[in-house]
Amino acid sequence: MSTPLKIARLDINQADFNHHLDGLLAWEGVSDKAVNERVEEIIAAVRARGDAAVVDYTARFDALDVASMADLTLDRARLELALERITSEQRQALEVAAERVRIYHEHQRQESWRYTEADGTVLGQQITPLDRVGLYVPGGKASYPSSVLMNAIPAKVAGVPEVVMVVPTPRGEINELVLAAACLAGVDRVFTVGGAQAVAALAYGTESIPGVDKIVGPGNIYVATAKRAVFGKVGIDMIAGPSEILVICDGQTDPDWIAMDLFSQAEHDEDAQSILLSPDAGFLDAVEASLNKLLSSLERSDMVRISLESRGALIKVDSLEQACELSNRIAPEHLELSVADPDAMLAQIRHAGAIFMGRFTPEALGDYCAGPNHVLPTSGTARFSSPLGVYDFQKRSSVIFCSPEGASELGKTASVLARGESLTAHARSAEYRIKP
Ligand SMILES: NC(=O)c1ccc[n+]([C@@H]2O[C@H](COP(=O)([O-])OP(=O)(O)OC[C@H]3O[C@@H](n4cnc5c(N)ncnc54)[C@H](O)[C@@H]3O)[C@@H](O)[C@H]2O)c1
Ligand SMILES: N[C@H](CO)Cc1c[nH]c[nH+]1
Ligand SMILES: [Zn+2]
Repeated sequence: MSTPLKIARLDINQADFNHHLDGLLAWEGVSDKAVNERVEEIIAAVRARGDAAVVDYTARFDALDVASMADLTLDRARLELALERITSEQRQALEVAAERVRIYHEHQRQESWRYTEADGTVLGQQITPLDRVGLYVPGGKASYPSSVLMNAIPAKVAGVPEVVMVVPTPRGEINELVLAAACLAGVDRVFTVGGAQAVAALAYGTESIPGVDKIVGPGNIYVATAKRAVFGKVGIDMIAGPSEILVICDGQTDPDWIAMDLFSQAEHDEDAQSILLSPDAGFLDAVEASLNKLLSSLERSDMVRISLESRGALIKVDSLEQACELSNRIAPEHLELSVADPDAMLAQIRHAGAIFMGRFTPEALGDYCAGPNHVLPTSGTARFSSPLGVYDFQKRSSVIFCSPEGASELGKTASVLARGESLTAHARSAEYRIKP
């Protein structure tokens, strides 16, 4: 019998509830002086020495000694080989997931538009894809093929002509599933390099690694710090925090199901956050019993325990309405509405990365194959940001075409406003087009 799990049991009416909640929500983020300095040094070296620096750092940090970047480059033929090497069951699952993700994201594609005014002036917006995107895929245990699909497919749906991927392969250990996912997602080239040196290479380009316009994908503190440092030179998606799940349950779902849903995010990270809200105290007891019953059956039970004991909580609320209010305050990455009528609750939810509706929609299905993206805003940022999507790989340009009549009329307005700003050239440029 293992030690009982010490997960926080809270009641929204207890005097020190807010204090406890703040403790659960606090996450330090990624910032460390020593790491910043090292990352700056790595970026400078890659800018100065290109491929040679990347090769050197790969030998040092990934224990992979090679003669040149050519040995760290995989072309489409190698990705196709990976697809042949995985089992047919894995291939089929990846294909199903990729297709569903593609179909969902096709709904997000923005189209150019324009309208014509009575005098013939045309106004519009032109949508164009980014030219080249770089996808960072972490090495080691957090090297998720599903994340390759979630990052690369929206870029391809947006029409990005070239998607390159970097993934470290410590000691030369290649994850065939990751390469197979890259193949299906349409990744054009893979470089088996990682860390700050890979981010720097993508941002500034080297002899072998092409500079990109945007870098997406998660990674450790070196990767996150490097992404922050190169932002501005290139775009980045976000600096993702640890995974989070918040479940609102009316007390009528099988407690084992809810326990496993909470575990499912806790098993990502020691800092992951798993919270259950219910108006039914007896149900919270039952879920706590399920957590204790099922914990030892998990491969990563030690990590799950740390995560649940530091950032997990079972919270008694007075009503489902109050649960929605509290959830909005937390703005979770993933929100499960495990209730009889989730549609009736949906309008009350204002802040959440993804909303999983009803008892039969566990968050795990969204992680892999439901279709929506699993790259979601964390740490309360769902208050102002959205899931990764096709729109992250498209740009908008305004289009303005003035007819002679339109220019004449607009010129009068612009002239007045420009003179009010003491910008004479602006005013005269507009006035030249005014019909005498
Ligand atoms: N939020 C998400 O959705 C999500 C998903 C997957 C992974 N992750 C995160 O990705 C991370 C994966 O981390 P990882 O380390 O396994 O892989 P990683 O690819 O992020 O980092 C490996 C690289 O780190 C660099 N590095 C390691 N030690 C270094 C040192 N001392 N100095 C300079 N560089 C060094 C090396 O270049 C190495 O190639 C985890 O933190 C995980 O939480 C997040
Ligand atoms: N839940 C993670 C994002 O928060 C994504 C993931 C990948 N594999 C399994 N889950
Ligand atoms: Zn997950």
